[in-house]
Amino acid sequence: MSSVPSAPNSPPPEPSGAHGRHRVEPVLETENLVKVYGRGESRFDALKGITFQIEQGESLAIIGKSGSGKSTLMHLLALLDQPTAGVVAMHGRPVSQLKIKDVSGLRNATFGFVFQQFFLNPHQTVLENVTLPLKIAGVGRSERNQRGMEVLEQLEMADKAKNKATDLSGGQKQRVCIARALVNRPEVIFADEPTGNLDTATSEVVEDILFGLHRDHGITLVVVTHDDDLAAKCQRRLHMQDGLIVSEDRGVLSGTGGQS
Ligand SMILES: Nc1ncnc2c1ncn2[C@@H]1O[C@H](COP(=O)(O)OP(=O)(O)OP(=O)(O)O)[C@@H](O)[C@H]1O
Repeated sequence: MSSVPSAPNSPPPEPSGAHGRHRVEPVLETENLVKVYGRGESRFDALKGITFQIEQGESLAIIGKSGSGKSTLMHLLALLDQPTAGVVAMHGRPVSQLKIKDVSGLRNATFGFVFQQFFLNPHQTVLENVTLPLKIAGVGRSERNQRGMEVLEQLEMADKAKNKATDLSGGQKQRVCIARALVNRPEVIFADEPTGNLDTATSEVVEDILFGLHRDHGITLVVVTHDDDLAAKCQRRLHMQDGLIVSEDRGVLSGTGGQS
């Protein structure tokens, strides 16, 4: 875990943290973001006008009851889906100005994803799963494998590189997902219930890895979670209700993961 590369395109994190004395540049921001699913009688307004910023290098939890719109918001921020109205901007540039091909390239180069359900390909080895983002980016096989092995070593999973991805424990699978999220040296990691399928002890290991990457390498961490303990370790919490951000609070509330 000592040599995880920091994001190549981003400046080092501010020493005072994302909410310290200095104003930190937003990596992502939204303006009046609206998402409507369906139409007519089945119309559902999942996001009703969300305006906020994610600062470079911060750790942010998006919390709220089931159905409040957390995952919808994360999918729009991560450029996995398009809003019905409103703006998502990255480094100040509205994403809607980009071509679809460029959006997927940007997503692959800038973001890493860690999901509760792992989404590992059962027919591929651990190393093949980890290096998929590099394959998508057109990186050649030998560099792919070298970088894949580097991140697996950092996550103490190198000895499992040739295993099928299914032949692992839950915690090991999530470490493979984190390795896959890291292999492109992302600026932002989006984690949707990253510990939802894990027991308490394994959850702590995974949280330590995620917050270590955030703290030591300046990676911006955006976590969607129902887990109050995990949310408390983030520097900022956005509370969602019925498609709106109804409040936010700042400061690490417990644990050793983030910076207060
Ligand atoms: N593809 C879809 N079509 C129709 N409605 C959808 C779709 N995706 C989500 N919704 C609805 O939008 C609302 C917000 O869903 P979302 O998944 O963002 O909530 P959430 O806060 O992440 O919930 P959970 O904590 O249960 O994952 C829910 O009422 C959901 O049923």
